[in-house]
Amino acid sequence: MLYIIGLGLGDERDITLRGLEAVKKCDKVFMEAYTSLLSFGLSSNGLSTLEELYGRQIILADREMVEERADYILLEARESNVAFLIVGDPFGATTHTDLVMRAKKLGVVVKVIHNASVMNAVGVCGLQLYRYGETVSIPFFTETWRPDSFYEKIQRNRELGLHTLCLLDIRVKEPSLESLCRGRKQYEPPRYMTINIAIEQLLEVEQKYGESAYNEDTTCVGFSRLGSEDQIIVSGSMKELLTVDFGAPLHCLVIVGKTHPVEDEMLDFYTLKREEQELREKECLTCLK
Ligand SMILES: C[S@@+](CC[C@H](N)C(=O)[O-])C[C@H]1O[C@@H](n2cnc3c(N)ncnc32)[C@H](O)[C@@H]1O
Repeated sequence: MLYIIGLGLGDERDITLRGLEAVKKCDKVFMEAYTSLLSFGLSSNGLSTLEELYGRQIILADREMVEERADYILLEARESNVAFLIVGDPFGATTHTDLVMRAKKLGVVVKVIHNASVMNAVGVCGLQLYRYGETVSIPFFTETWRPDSFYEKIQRNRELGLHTLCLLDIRVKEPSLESLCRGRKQYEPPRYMTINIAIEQLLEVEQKYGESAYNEDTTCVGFSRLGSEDQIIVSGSMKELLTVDFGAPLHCLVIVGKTHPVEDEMLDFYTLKREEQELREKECLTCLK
């Protein structure tokens, strides 16, 4: 049996009781480590906390393992109980449907245990989940690779008055170009896109197309470490959010569409106030001096 178990967003205690019961009866426990991370799990110590609570050793499954050697996990699951842990909800990322399909084709019984996902946790700011359009992913731009298919999707959402959830790039276990040339894989340190970088890239693409899908005065909401004790949620224009330090990963951003008065009322609790904003701008100017 293959148990696919969502861990939720905060820390190891966010697993559901059903999830924990399943983990405890599994012979092998894998944890997916490339589409998200638990806020506390930045260091390897984070994993030990999981292992302590779950009473099981955890095998980290990176992208290579899940995409290229999934059969190893699936063959184990044909013979015994195997858990595959995913931060958030198993279906909060597009990649895991593939694992389920492959398991079903091999005749492995799959049981999914759901949990909270970033896809629903953003509801905390008051924007109705029913009023969202297509979610977009913002990849890190490089000198030579600046994909911007998200622009058209945001434009479509905004024409319909819908909010857009922007998920921000995570780069873990990326082989460095230099090491690829030398033929011996060495990995770059992990990188997690911040809200500030995402906004800079969004504005660059708007400038390129000039179709006014949004601009620096467009209202957005920035979220960091949603679901953990030190989460930050701030609403303001793109220009204003550029001055906010959202701290450690993970970050995501919502571009606000047309709002209902009830949404405005709730959003107001998270809105940067004018005095706060003036103070931030002054601090920024002092830093520049
Ligand atoms: C593939 S998605 C989400 C996957 C996860 N399975 C889930 O259901 O939440 C990963 C992206 O969601 C956003 N994200 C995930 N967890 C977050 C959190 N706790 N706070 C803010 N953003 C988060 C980040 O932009 C991250 O790059």
